[in-house]
Amino acid sequence: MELAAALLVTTHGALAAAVVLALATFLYFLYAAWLAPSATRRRLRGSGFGGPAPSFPLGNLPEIAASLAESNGTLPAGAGVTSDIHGAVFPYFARWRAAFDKVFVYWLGAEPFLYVADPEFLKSATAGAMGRLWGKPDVFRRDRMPMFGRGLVMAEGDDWARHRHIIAPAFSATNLNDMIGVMEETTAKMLGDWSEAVAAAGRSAGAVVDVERGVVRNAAEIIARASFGIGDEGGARVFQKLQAMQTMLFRSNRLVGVPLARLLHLRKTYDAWKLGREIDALLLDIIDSRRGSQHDAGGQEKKNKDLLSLLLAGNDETGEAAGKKRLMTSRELVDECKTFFFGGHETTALAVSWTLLMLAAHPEWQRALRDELREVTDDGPLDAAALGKLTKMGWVLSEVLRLYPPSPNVQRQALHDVAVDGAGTTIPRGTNMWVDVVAMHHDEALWGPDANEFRPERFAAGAQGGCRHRMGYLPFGFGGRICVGRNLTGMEYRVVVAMVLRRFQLAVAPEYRHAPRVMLSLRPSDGVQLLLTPLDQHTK
Ligand code: HEM
Repeated sequence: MELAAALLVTTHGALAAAVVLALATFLYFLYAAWLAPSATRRRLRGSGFGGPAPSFPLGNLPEIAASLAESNGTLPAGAGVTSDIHGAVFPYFARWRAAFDKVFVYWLGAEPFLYVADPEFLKSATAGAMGRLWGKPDVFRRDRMPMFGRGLVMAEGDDWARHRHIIAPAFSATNLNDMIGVMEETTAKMLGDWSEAVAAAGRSAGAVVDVERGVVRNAAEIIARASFGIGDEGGARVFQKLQAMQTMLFRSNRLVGVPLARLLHLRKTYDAWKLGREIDALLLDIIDSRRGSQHDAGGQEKKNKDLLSLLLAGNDETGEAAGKKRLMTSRELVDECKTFFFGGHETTALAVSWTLLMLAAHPEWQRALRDELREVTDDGPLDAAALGKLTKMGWVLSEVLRLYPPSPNVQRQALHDVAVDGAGTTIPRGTNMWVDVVAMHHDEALWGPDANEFRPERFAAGAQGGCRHRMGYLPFGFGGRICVGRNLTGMEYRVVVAMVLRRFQLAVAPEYRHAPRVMLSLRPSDGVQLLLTPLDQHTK
């Protein structure tokens, strides 16, 4: 009897707890998904920002999904390899711009995003000391936690400053020069695979190869070796798991910004978390064993060439900086290794892939780069001095990053209310900003009537390519948070493109479908199929 009564009380207690929990969840959802965003929307409208009407809790996500489904990312039939791509990659922005111009508000779930494609507005809101009023959006920090952890891309405030201070010197020219050998070695492997594919096709006219696949694999290997070394078993396993994580996160289709939407993807969230723990444990092992072996038997610092060793050296408790700044913990170093991998390989691989496509479509530039390469290197080694003299190749890189920016947007979140100079308006604290880099890079008002044409020579006049506003060209972001790895990209790009150009003649294959698409980065939807002809079968 007593047992039954106790059970009844327990059951009632559990039921009451469940009802309270359900009610609390409902109230939270009501607040986060309707009340708070509706109040923010009123404030934004009061500040003069218009935009498409959202319907909470999804905001403008349904319209975005419908617009993408309708356009299917495909450029008009017969357009060939046109670089007039903004309407295809961001069809919803193209539509809203027609109605609301270059600054407006749209909603990802319950998160307000201030769309900006006006460099003057961007300057007024972020330039100089105002940069400190902005951080990285919380909504993406949560969403991308398995990739970047609290590494530099997502760090804030003092933590960010400390990490950047330690990390930036590791990317100095001298350190990067030591990585050329690794780049040559892995790229030679990729070219060997392509040569085999051509030989297997058995045709003197060459063979069709999806170059993007090899270029991405190559870049992943380069960044893994350059970041933490993958010569030993531990490194190779981290590399495999990082690649698995990349695939997993790509496949998941999350309702960004919708409160509690993660509950709909519990399995994926758990799998990513579990894989993340495995990666962290392996990296921690590598870091701990490196910490113990930074010096050789004679007490001299070992000549390790990867970024992790450089960070450990810069972080060395016996170093001169000790005591002046707080050092990086092993946990923080783990996040930085992951950040380099996820932030550094696909972006660079895309720059190379889009370049090979552009060179295939513009044989005159292929010839110009090959001539420059021969003049500068005399078919000799690709050392740092020679790479630095590849001026035209630098223009081509800049033009490709303009037309096909691998990071198609840059984001910020207002940490305080931001009074915008000149615009006479205030951006409320918590508002996210979405800078549409693709739109600015293709804007005729900034670049002239040939904005959508591939004309690398526009960069002959300077690093801004003749853009009419200095904040109109942002392939690596802006302000204090500008990409820390851009010099590494510049070097890797030159090595890989030079080696490809020495080995193959490139032409666009008939099966290539030009359908650039944004999946975090700006990617070709179905690879980059090129016709590769070995150069010894061609007039060099
Ligand atoms: C074509 C190649 C690349 C592109 C287009 C690119 C683009 C970007 C962009 C747009 C940002 C954000 C800047 C901002 O918020 O203003 C960024 C930040 C960053 N990138 Fe890159 N990146 C490239 C290569 C690399 C490489 C090779 C690495 C490292 C190995 C790297 C590491 C980072 C890191 C750590 C940050 C965060 C910097 C900070 O917040 O202080 N990136 N990159």
